Amino acid sequence: MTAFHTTDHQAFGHSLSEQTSGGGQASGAPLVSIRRVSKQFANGTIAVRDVDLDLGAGEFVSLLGPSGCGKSTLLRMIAGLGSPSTGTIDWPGAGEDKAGRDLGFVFQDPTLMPWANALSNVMLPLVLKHVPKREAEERAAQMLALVGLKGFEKSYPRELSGGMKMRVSIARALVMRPKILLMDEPFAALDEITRHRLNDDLLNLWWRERFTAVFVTHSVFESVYLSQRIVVMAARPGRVMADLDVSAPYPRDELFRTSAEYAHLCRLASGKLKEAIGA
Ligand SMILES: Nc1ncnc2c1ncn2[C@@H]1O[C@H](COP(=O)(O)OP(=O)(O)OP(=O)(O)O)[C@@H](O)[C@H]1O
Repeated sequence: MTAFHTTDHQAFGHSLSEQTSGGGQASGAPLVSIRRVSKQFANGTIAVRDVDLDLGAGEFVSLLGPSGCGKSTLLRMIAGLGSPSTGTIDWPGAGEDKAGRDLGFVFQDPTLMPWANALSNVMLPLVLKHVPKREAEERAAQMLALVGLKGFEKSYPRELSGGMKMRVSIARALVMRPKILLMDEPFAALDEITRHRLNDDLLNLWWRERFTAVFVTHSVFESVYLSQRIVVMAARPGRVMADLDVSAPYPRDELFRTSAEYAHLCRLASGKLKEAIGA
C-alpha cells in the first residue's frame, strides 16, 4: 500500500490531512505520473491547467470537484482518450508502448451492447484480443460472479436494472485484469440505496483485486467513503486545489457510513470543496 506524506493525521486520529508536496507524490515509482498537464480545447476553453499528480499502484483516489472543473477531461487524458495540450502523462512501468498502459474505463452510462447478453458484453474485450471462446466465456462468467451477477449471464441489458447494468459495465472493464480502473461518475444516475450497495461492492472488489482505482465524483460523501486520497479540483480553469489523505482504515462498511468519524471527515472534505469553489 502506498504511503503518503501527511501532516496531522497521526495526531488527530480520523482526519483529513493535506499532502505537503501539493503534487500528490506517492512513495516509490508511481503507476501514472502527470506533470504540468494543461488542456485547451479548440474553442479556447482551458479545461485543466498545470496539473501535477502521481497515481500510486493499488491506491484508491477520487477526483472531486464542481461541474466543469476538468475531472472528466483529466480522466480521459489518463486513459489516452485525448492528449494534453502541454505537459506529460507517463506510465513509468509501462515502457514506450501504449499497449503497456493496462487500464479499464467505466463511464456514467453503462454503454452495453443491447443485442448481446451480459456474458457476451463482458466477453467483448477478450474477443477483441482473440482470446479463445471457451476461455473468454469462463473468464467473463467469473467476472460476472465477482460483481454479484452469477445467474444473470444470459440476461439482456433491457432485462437488468440500472445497478445491474453498471455491474456488467464494471465486469467488462475488469475482465482483462487491468492495473488501473478509471471511473467517470459511474453511480451518479443510480438511487441512493443502489449506489451505497455498489460503493460497498466496488470497495470489496478493489480490496480483493488490488487494482488502482481513480473515481470521478461530485459527491463529498461518496469520495470520503471510498477513497484513500481525494484530489479536490476547482473550475475556470480546472486545477488541483488540494490533495487530501483520508486516514480512516478499511474495510469500510455500514458501521463506518453511520459513524461520527465519517460525518467529521465529510465535513472537512466539504470545507475543502467549498474553498475550491470559492477560489
Ligand atoms: N470537447 C470539448 N470541447 C470544448 N470544451 C470542452 C470539451 N469537453 C469539455 N469541455 C469544457 O471543459 C471544461 C471541463 O469539462 P469536464 O467535462 O472535463 O468537467 P467535469 O469536471 O468532468 O464536469 P462534470 O462534472 O459536469 O462532468 C468545461 O468547461 C467543459 O465545457
